[in-house]
Amino acid sequence: MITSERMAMVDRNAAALGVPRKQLMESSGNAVARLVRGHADPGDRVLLVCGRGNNGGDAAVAARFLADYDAHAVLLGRPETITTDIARENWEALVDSEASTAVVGDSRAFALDEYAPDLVVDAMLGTGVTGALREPEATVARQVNAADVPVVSVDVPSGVDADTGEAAGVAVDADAVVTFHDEKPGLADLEAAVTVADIGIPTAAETFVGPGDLRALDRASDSHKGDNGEVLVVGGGPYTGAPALSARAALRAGADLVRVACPDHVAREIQGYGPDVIVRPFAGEHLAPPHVERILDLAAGHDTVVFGPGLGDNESTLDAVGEFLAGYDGRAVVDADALQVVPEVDTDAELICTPHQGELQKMGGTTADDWRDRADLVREFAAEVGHTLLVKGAYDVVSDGDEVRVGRTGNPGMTVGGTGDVLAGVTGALAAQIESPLQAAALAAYANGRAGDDAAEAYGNGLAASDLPDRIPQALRDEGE
Ligand SMILES: NC(=O)C1=CN([C@@H]2O[C@H](COP(=O)(O)OP(=O)(O)OC[C@H]3O[C@@H](n4cnc5c(N)ncnc54)[C@H](O)[C@@H]3O)[C@@H](O)[C@H]2O)[C@H](O)CC1
Ligand SMILES: [K+]
Repeated sequence: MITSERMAMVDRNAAALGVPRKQLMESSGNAVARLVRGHADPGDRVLLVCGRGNNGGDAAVAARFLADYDAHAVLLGRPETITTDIARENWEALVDSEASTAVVGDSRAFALDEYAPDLVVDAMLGTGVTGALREPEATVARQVNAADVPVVSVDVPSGVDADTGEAAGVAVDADAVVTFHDEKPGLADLEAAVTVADIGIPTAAETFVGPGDLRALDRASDSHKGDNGEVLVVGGGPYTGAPALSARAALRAGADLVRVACPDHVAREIQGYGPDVIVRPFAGEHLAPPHVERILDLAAGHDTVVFGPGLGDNESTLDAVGEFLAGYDGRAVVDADALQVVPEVDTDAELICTPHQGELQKMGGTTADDWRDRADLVREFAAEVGHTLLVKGAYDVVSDGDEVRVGRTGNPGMTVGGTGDVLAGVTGALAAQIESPLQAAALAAYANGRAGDDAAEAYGNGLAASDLPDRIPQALRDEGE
């Protein structure tokens, strides 16, 4: 099952892998033609009703594959108003080939009976539908439904929402649907026969995090009323650089406010790294159980907590981590020494754990050299601990126990100390903006690696972790779109 939002991400990732959408459209159109062949005989009269988006484009391609039929393609709208280049190119190719085409400007100009079709291909609207069908689509849909001919819909019956199966007004009543790449939630309860066509999207476009995944942030920004999240970093004590790096990275990954809770003796030094971070000091050399109540109070006012950077592995610190997790029910990123506490603790919190392979083993997980084997092991272990895991490596493996995503950005220069603290901060900020922890972690791994690749261009193996945070904004932008 794939939602239309995820489909759009995968589609963009495929393009980044060298399989552009127009190529996918060629496969979609071919699949539509194959379905037509199953419902009508060569020589039959086939009417393809094309909308102005890519759904219509699929049918324009299909018409080319139906040369042995009496095929007519009707475009609902003027060719200049076709919404995408690829759909327009395919429509123009049809017109230039002197195929039978017609343009319908408004609903009064359309009478299905005039075409006397043996079969109708419904390609008015696909996943791009919003709200009830407008004109001329609504009238055409009614005529199609009233006619006594088989109807084959492209991707989804026009008017039906591919994610919910709901129709806000009239929708095409299809006999068969050919959808692409994977099943859609909105097609599950239809009476129509649904075929899933493989359109050649590489599996890698789903597995490997790519520029398409950046769409998760677009959606967050229009649905989130300007609230991009407040992040609390709990860290520092034996180290000061680590929490400072996490905090800066969280800011650069779009958090509105970042606070660092740290022992008071390092507060001044952490504040000294920059004026953008707010420091919330607590008394003592390192985090310990007496601080937990205050940290829980602080955490309640934040969208996510990043737990661990530079905390150290003092026994009382690890006790405090355990007590915090036992009492916390929000969302947290857990990194570094704090990780070893996770398997032992009973918590209502939603955690994203960011171990490297050594830390994974310390948590009780197992690893493998081949990333595919590692992906299976990480998925199983994530299911066992009940949290999302982001296991760092040349290939970062992310799993929530169900799905697996792999980040393969990054370079050997990033083995330098501190890049993990940057990643934890980015993960915290993205987890405050993106609903799915898996998606947030996957995107964080991707962006951190991209920032590292950009830093490596400037500094080679001499890159430092502090080169990364300021490169995160660029790494979170899709230049290709
Ligand atoms: N990888 C893939 O998923 C592929 C999918 N393909 C096909 O592309 C469509 C989705 O195309 P898109 O251009 O995004 O949207 P639509 O064609 O569905 O329609 C957009 C078009 O419709 C207008 N519109 C929106 N709502 C309404 C309405 N209620 N009434 C009238 N008009 C409406 C909107 O303004 C736009 O102009 C997908 O379903 C597949 O069929 C490709 O084959 C590539 C691979
Ligand atoms: K359709």
